[in-house]
Amino acid sequence: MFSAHTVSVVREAEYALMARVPDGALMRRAAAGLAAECVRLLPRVYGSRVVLLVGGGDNGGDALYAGALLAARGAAVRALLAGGSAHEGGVGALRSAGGRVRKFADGEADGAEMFDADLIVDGLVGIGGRGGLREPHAALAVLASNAPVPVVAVDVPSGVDADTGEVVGAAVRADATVTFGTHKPGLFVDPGAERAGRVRLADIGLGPELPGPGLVCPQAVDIASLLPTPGAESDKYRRGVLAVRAGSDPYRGAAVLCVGGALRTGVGMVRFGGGKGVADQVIGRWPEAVADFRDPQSSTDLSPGRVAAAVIGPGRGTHPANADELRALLDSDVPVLVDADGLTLLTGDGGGPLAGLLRERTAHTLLTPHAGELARLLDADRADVEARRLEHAARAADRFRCTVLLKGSTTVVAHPGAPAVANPTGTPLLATAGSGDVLAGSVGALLASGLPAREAAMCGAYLHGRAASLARGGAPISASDLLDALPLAVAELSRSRRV
Ligand SMILES: NC(=O)C1=CN([C@@H]2O[C@H](COP(=O)(O)OP(=O)(O)OC[C@H]3O[C@@H](n4cnc5c(N)ncnc54)[C@H](OP(=O)(O)O)[C@@H]3O)[C@@H](O)[C@H]2O)[C@@H](O)CC1
Ligand SMILES: Nc1ncnc2c1ncn2[C@@H]1O[C@H](COP(=O)(O)OP(=O)(O)O)[C@@H](O)[C@H]1O
Ligand SMILES: [K+]
Repeated sequence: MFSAHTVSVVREAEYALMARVPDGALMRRAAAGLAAECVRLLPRVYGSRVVLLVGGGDNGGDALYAGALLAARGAAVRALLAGGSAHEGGVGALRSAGGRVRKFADGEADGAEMFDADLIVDGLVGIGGRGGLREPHAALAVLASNAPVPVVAVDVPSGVDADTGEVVGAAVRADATVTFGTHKPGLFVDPGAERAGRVRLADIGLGPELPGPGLVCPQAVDIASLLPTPGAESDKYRRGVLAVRAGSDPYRGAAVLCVGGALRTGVGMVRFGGGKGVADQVIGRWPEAVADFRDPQSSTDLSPGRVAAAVIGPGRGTHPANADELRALLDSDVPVLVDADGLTLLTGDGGGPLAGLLRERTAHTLLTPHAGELARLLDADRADVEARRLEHAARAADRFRCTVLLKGSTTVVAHPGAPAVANPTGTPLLATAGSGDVLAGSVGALLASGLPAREAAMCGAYLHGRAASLARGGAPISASDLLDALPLAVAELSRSRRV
């Protein structure tokens, strides 16, 4: 599990550690870690051309000391200073090692050194960055990102907010980021994550000073250890029965995809409740599902079949009968996942009885909005939700006292009182109609097998993202392709289980 800490926490840990180590030791450790990554990225060090982009703070200092190490091994290193001043010790070390230093003039648009380089090192700003990049930093960031040359970012890509991943204006697009002491949340959450490239952690001895993380990014072994596996004594009821309240006459496919997502993730039984038209369609595709069709529009009865969890919302409709159905589920003591139309009903309720039921329930509850749905739920701006995903998911989790899985280019999970989760898997190919319905069924299956909402969300998002990558080897996929690939993703995880 990768852990990330916010800037203020990193600063506190840094002060505590600095009191115990000689002056300059942390920067030397950081520079050594950075130089090692540069060596990995260069075809060879001797004779290579390295350009350092250097801001006025310690981030620039790291770049300068790393440049000095590379220059000492025969690289031709040039530093472009973005401001009037730069880390004095770093400038001295680079010059002593044979490197060259010059100021990048305001308005200069050339950057020829960058286009001729073998590697660009972005030391413009790190965790001390505030707001959008000023000039000439912004111009340098654009030149570096456009140069056909690998870019390694120091600590965070300049222009990316280390805590949130927000990008305001220009930002460096790096091929790799070397981050120091601990990961920063903005490296795992888009739009920042997309700018960071491959992220490497350089150990500078900060670990013992750090409290628990503010955010985690689970890896395959972490998810594998959570994934429920049927034991010898399992039967279909012990594995879990999932009630699905998805689909309606105009949106029958949503029910088929949601039920399929559950079955292909692994569940004891799916009990589908809904009108005859949609139930026929579900049974036609999934004869193993059990359909209860009494009420054409909604099904409020969870009593038959020892239901362990319920999913409600995909393609279900927003009629008053659907609100009754949602109310009945929220009033029950089974874990409930609310998606799509269920979220619209919640928004329409405007913090009224449905929100009250949500807040009061003791069984696990999971909301799975995309950015638009979350914006409506919070009465916020969609662009703000996409810019600062963690903040908005956490706000919804606190407001409704439940777990929130925010879908999108980075899927994040928020749960009151627990570290946020950034899902590392997925591809933009997932942006296709119906893939959210598959996710709802898949996470529902994990809830029904007994995982708590946060863990079910974490596992389901991971599997869904892997399924997208495995489905057609990078070719475009449809939501139905995800159904075929989900078992492959489960099997892949089972193989990576710790022995
Ligand atoms: N944590 C650790 O344990 C360790 C941390 N280390 C390193 O220290 C780094 C933090 O260094 P830091 O505190 O000096 O801040 P840093 O990131 O260089 O930024 C400040 C400079 O940027 C400027 N600036 C700010 N915003 C700007 C903008 N929008 N546009 C343009 N400029 C802007 C700001 O100018 P000012 O606003 O003050 O005029 C000032 O000059 C950290 O990321 C890591 O690399 C390691 O050496 C060792 C261990
Ligand atoms: N750019 C993207 N990169 C990765 N995953 C994405 C991207 N866009 C959407 N997704 C994923 O695709 C799914 C879309 O779900 P949703 O928005 O509910 O669509 P639908 O309602 O059509 O099923 C979510 O799991 C989401 O995380
Ligand atoms: K940087």
